[in-house]
Amino acid sequence: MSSTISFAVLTVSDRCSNGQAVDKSGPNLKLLVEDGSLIPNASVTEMACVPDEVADIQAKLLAWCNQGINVILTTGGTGFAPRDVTPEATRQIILKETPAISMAMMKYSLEVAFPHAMLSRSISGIRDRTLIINLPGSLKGAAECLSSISPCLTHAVALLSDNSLEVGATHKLIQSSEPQIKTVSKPNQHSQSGCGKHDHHHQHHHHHKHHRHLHENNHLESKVDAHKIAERSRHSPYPMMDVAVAQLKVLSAASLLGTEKLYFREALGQVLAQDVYAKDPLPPFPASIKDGYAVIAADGSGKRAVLGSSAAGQVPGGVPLQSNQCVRITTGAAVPPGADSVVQVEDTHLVHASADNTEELEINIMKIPKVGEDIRPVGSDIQEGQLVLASGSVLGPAELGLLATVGVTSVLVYRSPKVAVLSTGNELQDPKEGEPLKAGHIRDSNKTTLLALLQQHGFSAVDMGIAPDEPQALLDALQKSLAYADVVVTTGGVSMGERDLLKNILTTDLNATLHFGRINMKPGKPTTFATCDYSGKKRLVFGLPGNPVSATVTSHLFVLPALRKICGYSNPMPPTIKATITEELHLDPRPEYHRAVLKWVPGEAIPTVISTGNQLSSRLLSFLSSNCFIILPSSDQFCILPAGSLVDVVLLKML
Ligand SMILES: Nc1nc2c(c(=O)[nH]1)N[C@H]1C(S)=C(S)[C@@H](COP(=O)(O)OP(=O)(O)OC[C@H]3O[C@@H](n4cnc5c(N)ncnc54)[C@H](O)[C@@H]3O)O[C@H]1N2
Ligand code: MOO
Ligand SMILES: [Mg+2]
Repeated sequence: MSSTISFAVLTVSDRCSNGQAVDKSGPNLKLLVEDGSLIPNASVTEMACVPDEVADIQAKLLAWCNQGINVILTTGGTGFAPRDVTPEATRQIILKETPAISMAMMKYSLEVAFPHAMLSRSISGIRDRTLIINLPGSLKGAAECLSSISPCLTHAVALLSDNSLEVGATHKLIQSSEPQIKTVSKPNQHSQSGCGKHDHHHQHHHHHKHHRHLHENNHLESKVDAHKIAERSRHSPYPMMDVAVAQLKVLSAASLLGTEKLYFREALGQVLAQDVYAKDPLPPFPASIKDGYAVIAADGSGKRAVLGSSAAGQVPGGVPLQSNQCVRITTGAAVPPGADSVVQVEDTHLVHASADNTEELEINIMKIPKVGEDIRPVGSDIQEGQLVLASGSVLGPAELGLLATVGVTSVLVYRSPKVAVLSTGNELQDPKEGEPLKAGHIRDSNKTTLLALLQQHGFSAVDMGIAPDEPQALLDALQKSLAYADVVVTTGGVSMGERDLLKNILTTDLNATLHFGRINMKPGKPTTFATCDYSGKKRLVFGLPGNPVSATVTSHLFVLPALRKICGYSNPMPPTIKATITEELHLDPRPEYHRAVLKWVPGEAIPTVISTGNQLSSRLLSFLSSNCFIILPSSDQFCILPAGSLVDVVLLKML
């Protein structure tokens, strides 16, 4: 167990190898392997990226086997696309198959990524003393598959190496260890936070219990009887809640899910869970701000002998500059020893050049140089040891650039929630090109809108399909969603109809706590929010109204803020500003979130907002080109708000 296990990571991808795409999975696997919590004492000694060509793949595999690498991980090329040939290439290299390793990965994948996981053709096997394992191409899939089989790897390598001492020790280890499913996390993270991709870990930590529980749950029979129509209540039992109160309830239920370590390029939009300090100063050497000449200021203006040059990327050395000498210098290059000022080339004349014009021999400085002019001293941008990013910072493009600057490529961030989106309704059919509508049906648009909205705001969500308005089927679909996701978003079935079953199923069958079931807003009145415990894990459920506009508006106002809060955003609400309306607007008894276009007319002090027209909750067209909601106050008398009135506006894109 003391010797290091050597890994090689082979990314198989046409696009990554020809530069059209950046390889994310390979670097993430390296991070995972070397993180130490999955596989102790492991290091990735070889990494490569090849196109989806059998010969290229095999050349690498063979070279690494001959080199005596313990474990080769491939990522990519395992699917159904015509160019996917990684398993075929691998099959000819391995001498023994290791089907149980492949099966363990598949078993896990089928649970968490059904039905897509059925399209994986990964294999694994042994050549000489090397274990070769095909992993999927996606960062997440590859990381999860590796995590799922990691508990056997140390022992497997010990057996392959025929090291009897280590075999004994690692055998004990394999017996006592639980599978850890995660993407990337810190070795001691579980004790701090409970989870970090680690609800997976959690899931498997209570492996047997979890499966028994799931099994029981799968046979959970709905107690909701949808046939007793006459028993339905004729008034909603749910108190009408103000939007602000409902938002507070959602935010207070949305709590952090722990942390995970990510490759920095994968962390856009995530919130840092650590402070980041600069290990070295920037610039690390006195650097020129201009293209010109490094001089001694005390020499004043006048002629200088040009000694040579200092270009970016070079380290100037040698004898310090003497009086009346100068060195040609480029922007960003190190100022040579002895020089204390830079004169830009525009402030100089050429006096002598070499006969072939390849060297400047003497120049005339036309402007009196000042000490320190056009020089960035060491550490003037960033000092050594300076805190560059504090825990809680949202990682945007500049933050990622700063991480690159200070050489921190693996960052601890708050874990993003897993989200499931489920449409409900007997009338819904999936949109398919050329497929006509069945009688009484409409196409499901909500799922597409919501998945896109979540994606646009940096959250990945899975499509859980369409559940019919039947108690058992709806319960089954909810359970499947709850088994996977931290946050479940459903649309439809939350109002007063005889087939609006969601609230009842949540409370009766799933023992959920309903925090609200009605909000004083238009659209979105029947919006429902519940929390429940599912297999020991806290789940958030948003039951959004079925009307497409209502579902989208309430996603902006409740779902996205909750997801941001879970991710560690200190300010998860969308920004609100003031604007004036250009035309009169009718007021509703409910406060209205009116879709509009915000424009800043040049010369105007504040922006104007223009309604997108007919605001019916079914009319998704009212969202087209909108970038904000006007918050219209409620009015019992159906008043009119005159043109030019000042209104509050919710911006739909985080600024
Ligand atoms: N008696 C009452 N009826 C209704 C009330 C009320 O207070 N009392 N509230 C109305 C309001 S407000 C809304 S909003 C809707 C909400 O309805 P549900 O959440 O129960 O949703 P459904 O009844 O399932 O569907 C409503 C509407 O939306 C269409 N829909 C549903 N899902 C989708 C989808 N995925 N893609 C596209 N369109 C979808 C569905 O066909 C209906 O037309 O209730 C009012 N009724
Ligand atoms: O509240 Mo509903 O969302 O008006 O249509
Ligand atoms: Mg309904």
